[in-house]
Amino acid sequence: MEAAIAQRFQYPSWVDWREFERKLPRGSLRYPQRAKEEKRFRGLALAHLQPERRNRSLSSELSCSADNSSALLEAGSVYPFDEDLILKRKAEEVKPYLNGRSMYLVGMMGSGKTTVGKLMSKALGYSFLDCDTLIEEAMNGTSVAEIFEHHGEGFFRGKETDALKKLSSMYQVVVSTGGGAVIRPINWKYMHKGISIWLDVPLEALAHRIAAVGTNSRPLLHDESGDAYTVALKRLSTIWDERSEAYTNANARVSLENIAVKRGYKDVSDLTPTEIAIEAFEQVLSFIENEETMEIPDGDL
Ligand SMILES: Nc1ncnc2c1ncn2[C@@H]1O[C@H](COP(=O)(O)OP(=O)(O)OP(=O)(O)O)[C@@H](O)[C@H]1O
Ligand SMILES: O=C(O)C1=C[C@@H](O)[C@@H](O)[C@H](O)C1
Repeated sequence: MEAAIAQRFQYPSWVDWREFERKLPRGSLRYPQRAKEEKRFRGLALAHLQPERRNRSLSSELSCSADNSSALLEAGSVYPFDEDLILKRKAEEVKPYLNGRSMYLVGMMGSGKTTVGKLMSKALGYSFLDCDTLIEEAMNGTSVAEIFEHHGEGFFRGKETDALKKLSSMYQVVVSTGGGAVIRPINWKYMHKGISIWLDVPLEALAHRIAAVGTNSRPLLHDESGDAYTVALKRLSTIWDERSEAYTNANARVSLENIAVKRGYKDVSDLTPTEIAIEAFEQVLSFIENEETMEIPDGDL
């Protein structure tokens, strides 16, 4: 007999209180004054899902807690998760607060900046640009590996800064930056024109991904000797020691380990790129929320 598995999820979310106002038992959830004015508040959404075999759906209860009070918001049936739809909804939630600002994905080689960045740009209706590709185009199609080989890393870093400078004047773009873009302070000046998001992936997972596709296009990891996973892990560890602090300059951090724990997954490799993109939008919302809190009201100036 198939065991019925109940799942509970907790996630911070924006709630538009007008949607639920009439359904709430009186006094069960009090909103801060600011939430009333803004017509939404940030609370902890608790979802309890129980499979229902009769109609192949999940019975659901969604409750919300904030400021030590909680309330059942909705109960009903839901049909299996549509990750793409959730991503689209998250993008729609974030977009009005971006005011057209671009997003810069930073992270180690193989962290998924291109894969996740493309999903985010599509969901937002933004363009997607890859910084390494822009450098290659500016060099008449010379590949990154060839630029390293013929001109050296210093020359490449100069071209990378030129590309980021150009990108910083653009709006509504999701940018996948090169893994080393974080090391030059001047690059942060350009990336801070938009919102930067660090994809924080454990080194072992990166080494697995890189070993699977090979290191030909990644000159800093390329080495003919030894088994690909071990070589990649060793090189990534050295690079990580030099750069880990620089990644913390990003406005938002997407930790794959944290998402996996939240979802109850054993391994970060169980996470899909869409789940990671959803979390990236969540973290951007948190950043924007803090940004708004930090703003000094006009009257105090
Ligand atoms: N969530 C994921 N799970 C498993 N594999 C992934 C995931 N995201 C990306 N990958 C795979 O990892 C490899 C690297 O991904 P991607 O090119 O998106 O990373 P990147 O950060 O842009 O890399 P680089 O900076 O080196 O160009 C690709 O083969 C991709 O298919
Ligand atoms: O991590 C790095 O330093 C690099 C990452 C790649 O995206 C390329 O920008 C280049 O191979 C250097």
